[in-house]
Amino acid sequence: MSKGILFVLSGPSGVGKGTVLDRVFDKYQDVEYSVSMTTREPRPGEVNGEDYYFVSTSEFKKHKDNDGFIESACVHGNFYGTPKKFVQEALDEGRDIILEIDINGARQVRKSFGDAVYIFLTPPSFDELKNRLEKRDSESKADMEIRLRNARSEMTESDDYDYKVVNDKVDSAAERIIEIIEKEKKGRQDNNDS
Ligand SMILES: Nc1ncnc2c1ncn2[C@@H]1O[C@H](COP(=O)(O)OP(=O)(O)OP(=O)(O)O)[C@@H](O)[C@H]1O
Ligand SMILES: Nc1nc2c(ncn2[C@@H]2O[C@H](COP(=O)(O)O)[C@@H](O)[C@H]2O)c(=O)[nH]1
Repeated sequence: MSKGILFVLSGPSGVGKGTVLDRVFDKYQDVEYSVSMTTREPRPGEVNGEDYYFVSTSEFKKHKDNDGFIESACVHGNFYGTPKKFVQEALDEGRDIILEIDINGARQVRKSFGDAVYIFLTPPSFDELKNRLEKRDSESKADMEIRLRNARSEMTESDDYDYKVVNDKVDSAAERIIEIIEKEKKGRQDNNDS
C-alpha cells in the first residue's frame, strides 16, 4: 500500500485557515485533519479533541520530552504541537492528512517529510487581515497586535510554499485547496502506476 500524502496549511493569524478548512471538509472527506495540542486557553465554542487538545504547559512539555510531536513551536506566546502517533499511523495506512500549523512548524516538517505539500493562505490585503482579526474579537488588543506584527514576517515566507491561495471568498479558497489536494493525489497515483 502506498503512503498517504501530508499537506501543510500555513498563513497569518486571522487569514481564515480554520474557516476555509471547515468549508473544505464540508465538501470533501478524502483528507483528514490532524488535531494539534496547545497550551492556549480555549475560545468560546472550541471543543477539546476537535479544535485542539487543550493541555497545561507541563503536559505539553511531557509530551514533547517523550518525542510525541512531529513538530512543535511557540506561536504568539503559546505552545502548539502536532501529535506524532495519529499522523504517522494515518500516513502508514495510506490516508492523507492536513496540518494547520505556523511557518516554524512547517520548517520543521520540511526537514523530516521531504515529500509533503505546502500551501500558504494569504489575505487579499493586510487591512483585510486586520479587519478579520478585529471582527473575530477573540484576543486582547495586545495579543492582536502581536499576531499582526508576526503576520508581516510570516507573509515573507510564502515563497517557500508550493502553492499560494488567496482567501478572498471562503468558497473559492476552499475549492482551490480541494483542487490542489486532488492534483497532488493524482500525481502520486500516476507515479505509482508508472
Ligand atoms: N474569506 C473571508 N472573508 C471574510 N471573512 C473571513 C473570510 N475567511 C475567514 N473570515 C473570518 O475571519 C476571521 C478569522 O478566520 P479564522 O479564525 O478561520 O482564521 P485563522 O487563520 O484560522 O486564524 P488563527 O491562525 O488565528 O487560528 C473569522 O472571524 C472568519 O469568520
Ligand atoms: N507549529 C504549530 N503551529 C500551530 C499548530 N496548531 C496551530 N498552529 C498555529 O498557531 C497559530 C495560532 O493559532 P490559534 O488557534 O491560537 O489562533 C496559527 O498560525 C496556527 O496555524 C501546531 O500544531 N503546530
